[in-house]
Amino acid sequence: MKDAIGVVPGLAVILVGDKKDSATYVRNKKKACESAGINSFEVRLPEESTEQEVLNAISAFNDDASVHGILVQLPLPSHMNEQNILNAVTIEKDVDGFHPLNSGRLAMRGREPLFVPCTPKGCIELLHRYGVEIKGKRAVVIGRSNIVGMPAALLLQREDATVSVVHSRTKNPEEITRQADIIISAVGQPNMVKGSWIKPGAVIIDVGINPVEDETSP
Ligand SMILES: NC(=O)C1=CN([C@@H]2O[C@H](COP(=O)(O)OP(=O)(O)OC[C@H]3O[C@@H](n4cnc5c(N)ncnc54)[C@H](OP(=O)(O)O)[C@@H]3O)[C@@H](O)[C@H]2O)C=CC1
Ligand SMILES: Nc1nc(=O)c2c([nH]1)NC[C@@H]1CN(c3ccc(C(=O)N[C@@H](CCC(=O)O)C(=O)O)cc3)C=[N+]21
Repeated sequence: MKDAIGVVPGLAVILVGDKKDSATYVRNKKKACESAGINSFEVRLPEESTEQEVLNAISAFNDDASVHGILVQLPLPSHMNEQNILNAVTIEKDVDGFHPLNSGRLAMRGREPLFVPCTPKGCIELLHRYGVEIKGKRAVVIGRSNIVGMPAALLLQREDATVSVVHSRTKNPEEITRQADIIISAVGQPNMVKGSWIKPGAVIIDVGINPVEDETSP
C-alpha cells in the first residue's frame, strides 16, 4: 500500500461484547488488512460497557491521523443506542457507510456517498463481473435493513434497475419475486425463497448467513 499510495492506511475496529460470529468477522478483517498492507487497530470493550465508553473510543479514532477508517461491529449490546454511536463516526472515516449522511447521499440523485456498505457493493460487483446487465431490469431485494437490504435496493436503482423491496409485511412476496430478473435476498431466516418464486433465467444472490441443522452430517 505504502508504495502504491504513499501512506499506510489504518483501519480501526471497535468490538463490544464477545459474540462469537462478530469476533470471527473482526478476526477476518484483521487478516485481510495484513494481506493488503493496511495497519489494523482494535478496541475490545466488555458487553457491560457504557455507550459513553464506545463514544470515547470512536472520538479517539476520529482524532487519530493514522486511522483512516473506523468500523463499529454490529450488533451492539441492546442497552446501547446504535444511532448515537453510528452518528459519532466522522463521515470521512465511515468505511461501513452507515452514517446517515452517507446513507442519505446514497439515496439522493446527483449526490455521492463517501463510502458504500460493503456487502451490497459486493453484490453489484458480482453482477458486473459476471456480465449481468442491470440497466432496465426488474430487481427484487428481500429485506430492508440499513446494512444490506436498503443500500442494495438503492445501489440497484442507481444502476437503473426497477427495484421492488420485499419485507416482513409484504403481502405477496412470491408474486413480486417471480417478476424479478435479479434477486438479492438478505433475510435472517433460512429457506425463505422457494424455487417456485424464481423466474427461469433470473440471477439470484443470497446474502443470508443462516445456520441450519444437517441431519446427514456426522
Ligand atoms: N454476507 C454478508 O456479508 C452479510 C450477511 N448478512 C446476513 O444477511 C442476513 C440479513 O442480515 P440483516 O439485513 O442485517 O438482517 P435484519 O434482521 O436486520 O433484516 C432482515 C430483513 O429481512 C426481512 N424479513 C424478515 N422475515 C421476513 C419474511 N418472512 N419475509 C420477508 N422479509 C422478511 C425483515 O423485514 P422487516 O424490515 O419488515 O423486519 C428485514 O428487513 C442475515 O442472515 C445476516 O447474517 C448480513 C450482513 C453481511
Ligand atoms: N459494522 C459492521 N460492518 C459489517 O460489515 C458487518 C457488521 N457490522 N456486522 C455483521 C455483518 C455480517 N458481515 C459479514 C461479513 C463477511 C462475511 C464473510 O466473509 N463470510 C464468509 C465466511 C466467514 C466465516 O464464517 O468464517 C463467507 O460467507 O464465505 C460474512 C458476514 C459483516 N457485517
